Amino acid sequence: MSAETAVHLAGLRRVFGTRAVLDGVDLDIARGEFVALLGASGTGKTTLLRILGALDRHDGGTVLVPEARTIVFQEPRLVPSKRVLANVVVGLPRGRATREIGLRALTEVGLEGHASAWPATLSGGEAQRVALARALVREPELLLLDEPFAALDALTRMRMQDLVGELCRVHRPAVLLVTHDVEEAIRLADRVAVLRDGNLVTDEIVAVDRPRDPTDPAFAALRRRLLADLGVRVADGPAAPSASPKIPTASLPVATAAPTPSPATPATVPSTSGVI
Ligand SMILES: Nc1ncnc2c1ncn2[C@@H]1O[C@H](COP(=O)(O)OP(=O)(O)OP(=O)(O)O)[C@@H](O)[C@H]1O
Repeated sequence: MSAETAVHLAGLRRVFGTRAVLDGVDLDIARGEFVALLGASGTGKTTLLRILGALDRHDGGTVLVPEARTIVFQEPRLVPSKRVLANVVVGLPRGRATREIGLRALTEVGLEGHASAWPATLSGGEAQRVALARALVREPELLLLDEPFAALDALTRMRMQDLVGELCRVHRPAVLLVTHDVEEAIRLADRVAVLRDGNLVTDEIVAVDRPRDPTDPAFAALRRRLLADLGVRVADGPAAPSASPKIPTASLPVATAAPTPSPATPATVPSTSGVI
């Protein structure tokens, strides 16, 4: 593994009962690289992320990850009995230096005025920003993001995406973002991967100029290609920008006991529709 590699997975397997949810996944993430992982519901994205976060074991293969890693989940998971600043620095040594880095992290996420607020008084987006500050204050070499914007309204989600993109450019952790949102993946990631039937069927660099605009033909083409890899056929025509195009989990092939739709008859969505 080179010094530039933050994460190295080779032949990763995770079996639940008789089903190999992850069946030989190979994935390297370089230091400072942002990788988005897409996949239909139940394909094992969270399982992979949990293994990287040492929250789950693996049954085969090699997993090399840095010690310094933090996770942001879909819900903020704040301690209700601790004020915002105490939540950010929870588990760190007490003292003035810790307080200062906590306050700096709150400033970075735009919540400098909320240090002594209680979690219950925060909006969903604010609480998620506290969770982000808590993750970044530890200066992780690997930041694991498990659908961190999924519970937010469309506008807050886009603001959070911009914030995360900005903070990741400053802090330069390696990032694995698990998401159902194809546009979110393209907007943020250096590389996108698609998990299907236990393996990565796509793993490619996002060759779209920043700032990324859904009306850019390269953006639209990649979006269409990723949707096809996810089993969603997009009708011909120009792609329109949208706030929140998401994979319709119910209509996608899922690697479970349920019958898998034939690749010859995937779900079709109009490319002009924002939300798919
Ligand atoms: N501890 C467990 N025991 C048994 N099965 C599990 C366990 N954890 C996950 N699974 C199964 O593994 C499969 C993959 O789950 P996982 O949560 O990783 O999928 P996912 O791609 O993240 O799905 P979603 O997008 O819906 O969150 C699912 O079928 C799930 O039921």
